Amino acid sequence: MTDSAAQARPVFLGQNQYGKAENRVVRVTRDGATHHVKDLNVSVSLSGDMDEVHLSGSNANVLPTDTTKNTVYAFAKEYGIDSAEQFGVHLARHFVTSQEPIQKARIRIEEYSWERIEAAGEGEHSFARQGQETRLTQITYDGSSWEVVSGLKDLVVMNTTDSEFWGYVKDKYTTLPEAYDRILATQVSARWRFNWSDEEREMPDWEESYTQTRKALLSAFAETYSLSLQQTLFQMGARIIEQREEIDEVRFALPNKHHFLVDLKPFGLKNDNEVYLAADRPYGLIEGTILRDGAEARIPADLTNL
Ligand SMILES: O=c1[nH]c(=O)c2[nH]c(=O)[nH]c2[nH]1
Repeated sequence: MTDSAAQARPVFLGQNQYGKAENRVVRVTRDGATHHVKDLNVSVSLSGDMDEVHLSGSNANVLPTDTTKNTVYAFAKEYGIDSAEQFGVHLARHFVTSQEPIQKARIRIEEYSWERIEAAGEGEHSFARQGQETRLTQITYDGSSWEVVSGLKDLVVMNTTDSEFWGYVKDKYTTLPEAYDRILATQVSARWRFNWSDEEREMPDWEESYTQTRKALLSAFAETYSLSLQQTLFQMGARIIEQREEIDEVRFALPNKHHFLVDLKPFGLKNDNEVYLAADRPYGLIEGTILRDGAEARIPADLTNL
C-alpha cells in the first residue's frame, strides 16, 4: 500500500513497545575457588519514535531486538550483576542514552536463587536451586526519571494457629462455619515501589533492601494474630513501610490457601485441629496496596500487569 493510501485510512497507531523478552542469563563470578551465581530472566522493552517502522516499514530507528539480547549478555560480562536492580538500571540507561529514537526503556527481571551446597572436600562451586520463590524487579527510565518496583512471587507461607475468621456477613447462601483457630496459608505475590527516582540521589543498597524487606514481610506474617487475611496483608505492608525508608508503596496479591478440617467422626475419631484437607481451588484472593502517608499509588492493581 502506498503512503497516501495508508494515510487516508481512519486508523492511528497507539502505544507500542518492543524488545527481547526472557533473556536467560547466568553470571558466574569466580572468587578463587569460591564461585557466586546470579541467575536472571531479563526482558527488555523499548519505546519512542517508532511510528515509521509500523507505518511505512522503515527500520531506520529500530535497534534490533537481537541487539538488545546481545547487550544483556555483554553487560553481564562488562558490569557483572551486583543485583537485578543495578543490572536493570545499567541496561535502561544504556538504551535511552545511546539511541536517540528510544525515549523509554522498561527492564523486567526475574531472579532465581541458588543455595550453596556445603560438601566436604569440594570447592565452593556447587549449588541447589532454592524453592519456588522468584525475586522480581522492573526498572523504567524515560531519560529523566526512574521508577524501580521490586518484589517476589510464589513465596508460600503458613501459620498453623493464631488465625481466626468470624463475625462476617451472613446471608441465605452463607454456610462457612466461624473459625476460632484455623490454618492461614498463602502464596505471597508482592511488589514494592522505591522512592528513588532521581539519578542525583544515592541509590538504595538493592541487595540489603531485598533481604530486609522479605524479612519484614515474613516476620509480620508470623507475628500477626490474624482475624482475617486482609488484616495480615495490611500488617505485612505496614511493617515494610515502617522499616524501609526507601519504599513508599507495597502491593500484595494473597491467595487464601484454604485448609479445611476433615470430619473424622465417621471413623470414630476426634479431629482436634490436626488433620486438614489442603484445597487447591477455588481460593479466596485478597489484594491490597499499603502506602506511605502522602505517597501516590502507582503499582497496577492487577499484579499480572507488572
Ligand atoms: O481471611 C479471610 N478473609 C475473607 O474475606 C474470607 N472469606 C472467606 O470465606 N474466608 C475468608 N478468610
